[in-house]
Amino acid sequence: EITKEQRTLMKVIVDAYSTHQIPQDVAKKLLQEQYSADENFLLLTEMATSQVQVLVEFTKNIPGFLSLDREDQIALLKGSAVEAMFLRSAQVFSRKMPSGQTEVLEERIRKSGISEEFIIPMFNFYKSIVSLHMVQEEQALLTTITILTPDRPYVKDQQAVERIQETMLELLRKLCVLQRPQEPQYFARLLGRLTELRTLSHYHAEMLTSWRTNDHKFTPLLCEIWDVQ
Ligand SMILES: CC(C)c1onc(-c2c(Cl)cccc2Cl)c1COc1ccc(-c2ccc3nc(C(=O)O)ccc3c2)cc1
Repeated sequence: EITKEQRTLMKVIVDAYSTHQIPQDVAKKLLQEQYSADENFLLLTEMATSQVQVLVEFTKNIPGFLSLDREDQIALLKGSAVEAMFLRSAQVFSRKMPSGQTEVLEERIRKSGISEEFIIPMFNFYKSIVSLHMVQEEQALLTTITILTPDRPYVKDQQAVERIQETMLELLRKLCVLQRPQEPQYFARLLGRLTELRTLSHYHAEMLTSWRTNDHKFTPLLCEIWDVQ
């Protein structure tokens, strides 16, 4: 059912996904520092900055990505960063970290100046991702499909992006059928999460505005990827 080249493609993507992770010394900071709204915001800013760097490295390993127009590569990264980080941070909640990083991350997100109206959908999303019990191949492919969304703002050659995304969608569809023969709707449920991610991405733009209104500073990398300041 899965062809040889699909198996190779799968291996490249999963290897890149598991190789490019937030460095443990950065992740461990979640456990060490104090708990104030400002401290939490600073830590989350550090996590996000590190995650963006990891995301850029991962994306460069997606077969076909580097052959896209350079400006389109940037447009895809900027357009998908928040969604990819929701998926990545959701894994922390799925993994139930032995060191209690899960509870700590949740606590810091809840107390970092994000208003309740965004916290509710955000943690509903996290719960919905955890309940899927995705395997690493599915997580890696879903992140890849999110990054390769053709209709991001400023993407010029959408066809070129669509072609690569279609390859990844076909591979994920086959994987879901093989992985969960008793759950024919599973592939559709995974894609449904991408729709939820778009909504969260819109909420996120408002989160940024409210943080900035309260004079919160971001790092140069986040300012660049989110077009703030
Ligand atoms: C700039 C900050 C305040 C911000 O703005 N919006 C979000 C934001 C929020 Cl608050 C939610 C979702 C998406 C975004 Cl961008 C954030 C914080 O973003 C995060 C990004 C990644 C992680 C993250 C990812 C992977 C991790 N892996 C481990 C590990 O041990 O493997 C440990 C910690 C991790 C933390 C945490 C927060």
